Amino acid sequence: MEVGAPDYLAGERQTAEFDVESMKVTWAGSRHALEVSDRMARLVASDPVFRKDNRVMLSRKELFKNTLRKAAHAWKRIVELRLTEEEASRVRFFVDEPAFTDLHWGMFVPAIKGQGTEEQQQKWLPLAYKMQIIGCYAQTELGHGSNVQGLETTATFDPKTDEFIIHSPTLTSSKWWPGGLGKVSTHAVAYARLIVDGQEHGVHGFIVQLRSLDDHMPLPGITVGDIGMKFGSGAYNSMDNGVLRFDNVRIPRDQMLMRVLQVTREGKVIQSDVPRQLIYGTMVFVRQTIVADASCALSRAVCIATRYSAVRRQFGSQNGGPETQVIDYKTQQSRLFPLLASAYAFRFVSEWLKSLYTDVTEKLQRGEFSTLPEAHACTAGLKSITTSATADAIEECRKLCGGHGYLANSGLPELFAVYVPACTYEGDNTVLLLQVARFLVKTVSQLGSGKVPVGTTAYMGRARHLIQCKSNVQSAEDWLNPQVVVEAFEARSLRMSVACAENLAKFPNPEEGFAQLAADLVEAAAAHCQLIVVTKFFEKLQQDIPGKGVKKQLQILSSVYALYILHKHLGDFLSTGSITPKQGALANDQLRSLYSKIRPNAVALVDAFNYTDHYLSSVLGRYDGNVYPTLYEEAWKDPLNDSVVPDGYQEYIRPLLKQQIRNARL
Ligand SMILES: CCCCCCCCCCCCCC(=O)SCCNC(=O)CCNC(=O)[C@H](O)C(C)(C)COP(=O)(O)OP(=O)(O)OC[C@H]1O[C@@H](n2cnc3c(N)ncnc32)[C@H](O)[C@@H]1OP(=O)(O)O
Ligand SMILES: Cc1cc2nc3c(=O)[nH]c(=O)nc-3n(C[C@H](O)[C@H](O)[C@H](O)COP(=O)(O)OP(=O)(O)OC[C@H]3O[C@@H](n4cnc5c(N)ncnc54)[C@H](O)[C@@H]3O)c2cc1C
Repeated sequence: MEVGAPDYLAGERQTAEFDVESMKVTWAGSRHALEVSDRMARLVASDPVFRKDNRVMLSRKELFKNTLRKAAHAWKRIVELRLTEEEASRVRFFVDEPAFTDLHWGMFVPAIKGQGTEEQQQKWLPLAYKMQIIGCYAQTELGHGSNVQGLETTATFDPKTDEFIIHSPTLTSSKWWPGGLGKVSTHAVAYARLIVDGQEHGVHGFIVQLRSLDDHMPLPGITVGDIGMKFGSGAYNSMDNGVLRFDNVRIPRDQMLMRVLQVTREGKVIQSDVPRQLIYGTMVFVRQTIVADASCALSRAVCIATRYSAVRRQFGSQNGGPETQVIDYKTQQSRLFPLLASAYAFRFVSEWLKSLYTDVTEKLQRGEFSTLPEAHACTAGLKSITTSATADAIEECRKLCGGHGYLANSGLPELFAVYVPACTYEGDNTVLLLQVARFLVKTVSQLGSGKVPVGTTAYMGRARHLIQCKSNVQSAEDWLNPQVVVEAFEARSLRMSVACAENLAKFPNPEEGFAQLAADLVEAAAAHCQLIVVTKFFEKLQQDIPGKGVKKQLQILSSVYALYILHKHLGDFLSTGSITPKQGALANDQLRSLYSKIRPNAVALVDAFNYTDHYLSSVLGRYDGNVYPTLYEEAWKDPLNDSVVPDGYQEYIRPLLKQQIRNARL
C-alpha cells in the first residue's frame, strides 16, 4: 500500500487479537522463508514486464508470446541477481502464469533425478539447470492417461545399432497434454513400453530430443504441436499443452532412464533392487507439491472474499446509519470461515507431507523401500481431497462476492479456470482415491496377521476399541478437545474401511468386488484423508508457536476445520455410529460460536498470507479495501469503451433501429 493512502480496512485490522507479523512467519514456515517470499514478491510486483492485468484481453498468440517474454525475463533476472534455487522458485511462483518452466523444473528435472542413474544425472542435469535444454514430461496419450500401463508408445531395442526405436503405432498412442511440449520443449522424458528381443518389460521413461537446438525445428520423425484452447480466457492458455507423434525415432541406448531397470549393450534386461513403482516417483513428488499449491490457491481466493465481505454492505441500515457488512451475516460466515480454516489446514498438512516425502526419499537412497506404499497413498489421497476442496472453494468465494465476483478483475474467474484442472492432472482425483482405498483395504485385511499398522494408519491398530467406542461428548465445549474430535474421526474412518472390507469379502472375485463397491471405497478413502488433515493440524499446535495470540487463533481454526468436515459429512458419522445425532447438533452449536470468535480476526488472518496486490490481481481483494472507485475506473479501461459508439453500429445497430421505425410507421 502507498504510504499515506487511506486504508478502508483499518478498522478491521484494529480488532485483531493476535500478532499478524508472527502469524506470517507461521504461515510461511519460518522467518527465513517469509523474508525470501516477501522479497521475491516485491521484486516481481515492481517489474512492469510481469504486469498481468491485461491477460484476459489478449489473443492466444499474444498471451503465449507474452508468457515466453515473462519466462525469459524471469530467467534473466534470476541469473543477473544470482538468485538461489529457493528464490528462483518463489520468483516463478509470483510471476503467476502457467508456463513451460513449471514442467521443466517441476517434472523434467525431477524425472531425471529420480529415475536416472548417476551418470545420466551428471550428463543431463547441468544442461537442464542452465536451461540449455528445455524439457517436458510426456506420459499421457490421446487414448490413455489414468491407465499408465495402457500406454501404447513403444521403445524397441535395436542391438545392431545400440539404439531404441521410439514409435507411435496408433492414433491413440499420440502423446497428448504434456505442458511445454506444444511449442517450447527441446527434449522430453517420454514414457513408452520397453521391448527387448520381442519381450515386453512395462512402461519406462526415455529422454528424447524433439527439436533442433539451432533452429527449433522438429527433428526427423517427430510431429509436434499444440492441442488447442482450454477452459476460460487467459488462464491455462498460456501453457502449450502438446501433441507428439514418433515415427521410428532412434535414440542412443543410454537415454533410457535406467535407475529401475537396465538394458545392457548385449540386450540383457537387468532389474535393479529398486522397486518398479519408482517409475511413478515423479508423480509422487509432484502430487506432494500440488497439496502446497492447493493451500496457496485457496488462501488467495479466501483473501479476496474476506476483504471484500468486510467492504461490502447490504441491508440493515438503522436511522440512516451504515448498512450491515456482509461478513456479519451468519450465512456468509458459515460459508467463508470454513474455507479460511481449510486454507490453514492444507498449509500445515502440506508442510507435514513435504517432510514425509523428504524422509521417504532419504530412505529410498539408502535402499529402504518399506515406506513407499504409504507415501504413495498419502500423496495421492491428499492431492485428491485438497484439490477438489480448493476448486469448489474458489467457486464458492466467487459467489460470496456476489455479482462483482463474476467480473474478470475480481481475479476469481481466472483463478478458478487456472486451478480446476488440478483435479485431473497428476492423477484424476477419483482414480487416486481408489489407490488409497486399495491401501486401506490391504491394511485392514492384515489386521489379524500380527502386522502392526504404522504411520497414518497406526490408528487402525486400535481397531478393537475404535469399532465399538462411543463418543463421550456431552456439551458443545467437549468438541474443543482435540482427542475427542480425533477419536470420532478415527472411528468413522476405520468403520467405513472395515465395512468396505467386509462387503468385499462377499465377492468371490476381489477385483469384481472392488469394481462394484468403488463408490463406497472412494468415500472411505476420503474419510481417511480428512482424518490425516485434522490430525496434522492438531499436531502442529503441539509445536512451539511464537507470537501474541497466534496459537489461540490456530486452535480456533483447527476446531473450525474439524467441526466443519464433521458437519458436512454428518451422515457418515451417524451411520457408522461414531457419534449420536445429539452430539452432531452440539458440534454445530460449537461451530457457530467459533465463527463469532473468528469474525474480529478475519481480515488479519488473511493479511497473514502476505500476498501483494500484484499477486492477488483482484480489485475486490485490494489490501486497502478501496474497491468501488477502482471498479469504476477499471470499467473505463475496457477496450469496448475505447469509443463511445461501438464498432459495428453502422452495420448492425443502425439498420435495425431504422427498420423498427419503418415497422412502427406501418
Ligand atoms: C517446484 C514444483 C512445481 C510443481 C509444478 C507442477 C506444475 C503442475 C502442472 C501440471 C502437471 C501435470 C502433469 C501430469 O499430469 S503428468 C501425468 C500424470 N498422470 C497420472 O497421474 C496418471 C495416474 N495414474 C497412475 O498413477 C497409475 O496408473 C495408477 C496408480 C492409477 C495405477 O497404476 P498401475 O495400473 O500400475 O497400478 P496398480 O493399481 O496395479 O498398482 C500397482 C502397484 O503400484 C503401486 N503404485 C501405484 N502408483 C504408485 C506410485 N505413484 N508410487 C508408488 N507406488 C505406486 C500400487 O499401490 C500397487 O502396489 P501394490 O498394491 O501392488 O503393493
Ligand atoms: C491442464 C492439464 C495438464 C496436463 N499436463 C500433463 C503433462 O504435463 N504430462 C502428462 O503426461 N500429462 C498431462 N496431463 C494429463 C493428465 O495427467 C491426465 O489427463 C490425467 O492423468 C487423467 O487422465 P485421463 O485424461 O486419461 O482421464 P480418464 O482416466 O479418461 O478419466 C475420465 C473419467 O473416467 C474416470 N475413471 C478413469 N479410470 C477409472 C477407474 N479405474 N475407476 C473409476 N473411474 C475411472 C475418471 O474418474 C474420470 O471421471 C495434463 C492434463 C491437464 C488437464
